[in-house]
Amino acid sequence: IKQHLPDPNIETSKAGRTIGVLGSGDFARSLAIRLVCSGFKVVVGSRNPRRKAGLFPSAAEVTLQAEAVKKTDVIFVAVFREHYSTLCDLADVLVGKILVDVSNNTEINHHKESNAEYLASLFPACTVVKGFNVVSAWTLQSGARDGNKQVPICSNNQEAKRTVAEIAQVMGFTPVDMGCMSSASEIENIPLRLLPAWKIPIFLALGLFLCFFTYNLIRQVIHPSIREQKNKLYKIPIEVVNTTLPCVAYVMLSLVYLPGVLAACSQLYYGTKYRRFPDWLDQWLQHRKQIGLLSFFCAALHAMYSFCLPMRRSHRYQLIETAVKQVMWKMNIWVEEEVWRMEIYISVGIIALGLLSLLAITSLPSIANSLNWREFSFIQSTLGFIALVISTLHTLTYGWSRAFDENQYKFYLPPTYTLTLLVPCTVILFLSLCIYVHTDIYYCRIYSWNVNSLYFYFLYCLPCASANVRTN
Ligand SMILES: Cc1cc2nc3c(=O)[nH]c(=O)nc-3n(C[C@H](O)[C@H](O)[C@H](O)COP(=O)(O)OP(=O)(O)OC[C@H]3O[C@@H](n4cnc5c(N)ncnc54)[C@H](O)[C@@H]3O)c2cc1C
Ligand SMILES: NC(=O)C1=CN([C@@H]2O[C@H](COP(=O)(O)OP(=O)(O)OC[C@H]3O[C@@H](n4cnc5c(N)ncnc54)[C@H](OP(=O)(O)O)[C@@H]3O)[C@@H](O)[C@H]2O)C=CC1
Ligand code: HEM
Ligand SMILES: [Cu+2]
Ligand SMILES: [Fe+3]
Repeated sequence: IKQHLPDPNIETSKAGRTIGVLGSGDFARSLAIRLVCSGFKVVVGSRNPRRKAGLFPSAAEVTLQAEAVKKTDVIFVAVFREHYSTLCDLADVLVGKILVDVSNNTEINHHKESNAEYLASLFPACTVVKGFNVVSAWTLQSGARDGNKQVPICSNNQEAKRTVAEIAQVMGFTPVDMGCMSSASEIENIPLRLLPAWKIPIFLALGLFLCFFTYNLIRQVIHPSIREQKNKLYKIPIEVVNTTLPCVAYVMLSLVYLPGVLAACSQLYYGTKYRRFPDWLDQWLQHRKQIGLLSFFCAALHAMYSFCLPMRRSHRYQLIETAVKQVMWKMNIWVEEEVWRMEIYISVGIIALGLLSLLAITSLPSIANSLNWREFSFIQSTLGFIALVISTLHTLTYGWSRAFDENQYKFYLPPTYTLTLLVPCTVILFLSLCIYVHTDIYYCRIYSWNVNSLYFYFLYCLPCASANVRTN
């Protein structure tokens, strides 16, 4: 067990107080361990103290429920909602105490009232505080990590809420005040939501993957089997996937920068920044981080698949085949143009992936927090846009002149990369226009003040306009 050092800003007298825990299950045990490590005295109330005592650290006292409750003012109720009513015998000894409801449900809005409100209705002489349900027994034992340090807390009693918040802080968590008891059901729903911000981006990625996969399957596997009676099924696991993944990565990357363009257009069209964006655009703007990270994930997979292309047995056969051709028919297989094309597009691809890695790294909370506003937006906005441009160069040099080659059209279907270029090129074109018009931010500001016309301001200063959107 990692020794947790209490925050030096908090008086040690708070850390020295006695805390009660009702229940002896997983959560109660982890809670007791963490409280002991944080310098609290702990009394555990169990229906079977003698049998359960061995499971707790020796510093914690394990006794009967009523005995435990008498010794303390703050009691964590680590019991399931279904068993709250069995605690009613303790009502007399619980008068005036703070009860912390840590419970979770199995479904969103399973009961009419939240567990905490139910507990409060059973014990009207107690003050109930909702909290700690978002941390798992495991987190309690192993120490809070960056992402899950926050503990939302709510109660109708300010004093009780402050007491519990202080305990949370000493334990190494960051309490978040969620207001009064009516927020309890919201807090209880938090652990039940699985990756809320990721749902739409993940479906988007899967949808794009499916579309491109089908398209590539038709071009690379079904076409040769129908037209030339050749079995190319072996291409599915690597070649088809490695044509699909980069397309998903590339299109998703452009979808990160497209909503900014649409937002700017909407402001131009309505001639004002004091107008809400439509809901879908708002949602889209808020999901850019997840879309970007998924794009990076696909691009990284694409790079790994690409590194492994020469590793395959099928590739070795092709090498031998061309070698034999070279010997038998004295064919020269060195094509200068092809050589240069590949050297360039791989090099450019690596640079694009490098830039995307930088974006991905800066989206880690600890790194984002160490950057100031300007630095973060330079990396996310400017370098991200450059990554999009370089990815486009990678795709264009990979494609080279093959978009104009008749043999590349299988069943009249153009090569996949030509389709993917559509959205990114539109975004790049528009953003380049913005950058061209907006050469100097200070020039822009002064200019628009002099002209003093909203229309001019929006026409000549898109980035300023969107910067205003950001701050508003
Ligand atoms: C791997 C990866 C990780 C990401 N991580 C995060 C993250 O952690 N957090 C996050 O919020 N987003 C993240 N994103 C998403 C994305 O990088 C940001 O949302 C980014 O700020 C979007 O930039 P933007 O310029 O389109 O939007 P905004 O900065 O909102 O600007 C919108 C509009 O302003 C104008 N504009 C802005 N800057 C310029 C400029 N320099 N020159 C000219 N015009 C400009 C353009 O008209 C643009 O359309 C990530 C993306 C990727 C690929
Ligand atoms: N496990 C986790 O990771 C998390 C749990 N929680 C919440 O913590 C609470 C406890 O969870 P957990 O510790 O996992 O559950 P367990 O089943 O492991 O423990 C429940 C404990 O409740 C006590 N209890 C009191 N009265 C009764 C009764 N009438 N019938 C049965 N048991 C009773 C028992 O202790 P004894 O026999 O000593 O009286 C038992 O050990 C739940 O409300 C849960 O939602 C919240 C967040 C995370
Ligand atoms: C280390 C980095 C990278 C390497 C080594 C690499 C390598 C390759 C290779 C070898 C191909 C050809 C695949 C084939 O023969 O079927 C390719 C195609 C492609 N790459 Fe990359 N790449 C990298 C990064 C990226 C990034 C960051 C993107 C964009 C986000 C990207 C987008 C594409 C696209 C769109 C294609 C065309 C796919 C098609 O239509 O066939 N690549 N890349
Ligand atoms: Cu400007
Ligand atoms: Fe301006």
